[in-house]
Amino acid sequence: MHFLDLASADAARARQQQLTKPPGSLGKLEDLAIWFAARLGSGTPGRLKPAIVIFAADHGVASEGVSAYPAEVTSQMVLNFLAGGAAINVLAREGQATLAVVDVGVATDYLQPVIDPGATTRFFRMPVRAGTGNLRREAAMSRDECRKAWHIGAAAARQGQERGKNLLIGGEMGIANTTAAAALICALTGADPAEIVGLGTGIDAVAREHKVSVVRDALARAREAGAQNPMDWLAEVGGLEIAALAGFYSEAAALGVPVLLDGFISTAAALVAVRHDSSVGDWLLASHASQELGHRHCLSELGLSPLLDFNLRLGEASGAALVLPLLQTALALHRDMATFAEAGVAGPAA
Ligand SMILES: Cc1cc2ncn([C@H]3O[C@H](COP(=O)(O)O)[C@@H](O)[C@H]3O)c2cc1C
Ligand SMILES: O=C(O)c1cccnc1
Repeated sequence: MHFLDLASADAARARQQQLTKPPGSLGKLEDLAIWFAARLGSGTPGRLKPAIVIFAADHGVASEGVSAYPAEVTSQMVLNFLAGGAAINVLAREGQATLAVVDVGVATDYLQPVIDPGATTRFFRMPVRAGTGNLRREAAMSRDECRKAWHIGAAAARQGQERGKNLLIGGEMGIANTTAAAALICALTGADPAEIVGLGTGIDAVAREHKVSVVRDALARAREAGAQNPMDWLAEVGGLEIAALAGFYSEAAALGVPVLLDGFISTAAALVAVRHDSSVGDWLLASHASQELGHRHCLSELGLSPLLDFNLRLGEASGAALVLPLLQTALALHRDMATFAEAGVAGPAA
């Protein structure tokens, strides 16, 4: 486990007091500079080098009619990521982040060649199984499959660090994964499904009632099956991409690399990682508050406050990528502004 560098945080806090502005006038931008100083081990951190890794997998529970879209959209969107046409491709480019996609369990065949020679998105195909089981009726996956997915995520975090990345962003693609994420949040926080289950890709109120009962049934079944600790719940009602994300976040924290969270599903995965090992929480930054009903509850259970509230409800790491320019700006202000002494500007009146 990695400790925060509190001396660097103190140096950054002191520098903020010296920059040519009333102390505190840059608000959360100041807090961000200090947050990164403690985690990047420098009083004046350089530019962030972000890597985005999207984990993709299918969900057996899609057969319950819990999503507004058919399960084939998972593999179709993977092809879209590789062709460069998804929201995250545009946002990653704007945020100057690298993008990789890892198939940890996509169930339907890819109907086109999967590698576009001109594409900048890297693709890793390592399915643990062809989608999860229907978590309403059976364990989503075995403990062994869950561990495999977790380790794939952990390996991705290690690769990010080896490539010199100093901010890791996990994204996901998996039709019906808001159902699994909601079930996990309920299991780990004791919240009622009616307060957590949301509209996902845009189901109507009737379908949402059904989704709530699917989650209730899943929780009762898993409890009956003996689920107790976070790993049990992850295998029983989670997803392969959610397990990979939880492993990705855990390993990032173990390596001392900060993590920027995305939306509802990624935050549910972070909750699993933190309940598994509470030290992971120190490395997490929340990008935004999703429109998905239970997201704020999950963030508050993690003690995190979101930077933006833009009514996003997409996933794919889109909300995280969106705040990258803001984070780079916070660090640039911290590095490049003149101090009172340098600029010959008088400090506050005594
Ligand atoms: C075209 C399309 C692109 C997406 N990109 C992310 N998601 C998001 O929606 C899915 C979760 O919502 P639900 O639980 O309602 O299925 C996930 O794949 C998530 O990443 C998408 C969904 C669609 C349809
Ligand atoms: O907040 C998210 O990540 C989200 C919400 C709805 C659907 N897909 C993702």
